Amino acid sequence: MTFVLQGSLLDQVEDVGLRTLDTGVRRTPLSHGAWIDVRPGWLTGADELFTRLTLGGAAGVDWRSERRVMWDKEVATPRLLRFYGESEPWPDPVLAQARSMLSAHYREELGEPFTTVGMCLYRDGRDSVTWHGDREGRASRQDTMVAIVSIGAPRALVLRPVGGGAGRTVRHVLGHGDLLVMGGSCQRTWEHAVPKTSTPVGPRISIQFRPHDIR
Ligand SMILES: O=C(O)CCC(=O)C(=O)O
Ligand SMILES: [Fe+2]
Repeated sequence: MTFVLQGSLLDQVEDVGLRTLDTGVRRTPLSHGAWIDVRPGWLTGADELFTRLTLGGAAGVDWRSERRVMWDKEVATPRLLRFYGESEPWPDPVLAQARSMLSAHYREELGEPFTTVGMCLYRDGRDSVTWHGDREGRASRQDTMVAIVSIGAPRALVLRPVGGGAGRTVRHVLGHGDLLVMGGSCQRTWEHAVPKTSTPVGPRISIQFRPHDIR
């Protein structure tokens, strides 16, 4: 699979790396003890990382299509996925650096390290994920954190309180190495989604870090 990415001029001269988390992180409290932190442009060289993760073959990621049953028919989930556990080799060294920096930054508040990395590839505006909370494992009953780094084409990540709540939807357009962390009760009391868009958009990769037994 090969994707051509329209990179920004600025990013073309940047190496893949991470900026500090000591500055630039802005927290927005939601309701019910949920919050989000946003750190724009945390990852540098986002276009280069995007290319590495979509190269295919041994150097890239073996992206997988999942299927689910919808209205009695089995259909492909509209995005490609790859989840890496704690003991598997990860496809790029910057991912382990990101995990370490996030674990250090949130150590006191989270009380445990981030351990896994999950990735989703949205090939174009038709790919999406519907409203959900990451509630598998302990996340159904405990506060936790899910940290998302977004690369490739900017896409909106939207959040709303469980059960809707007109006028309370929070929308963040993420792209180019932006970091968004969902914390507190966010996975239980709020839902999030990446809606489809009819605007022509290029591919996007979402990289999610989670603690052990959270998914
Ligand atoms: O695309 C994103 O950034 C969100 C993905 C997501 O919510 C999930 O895979 O659980
Ligand atoms: Fe999610």
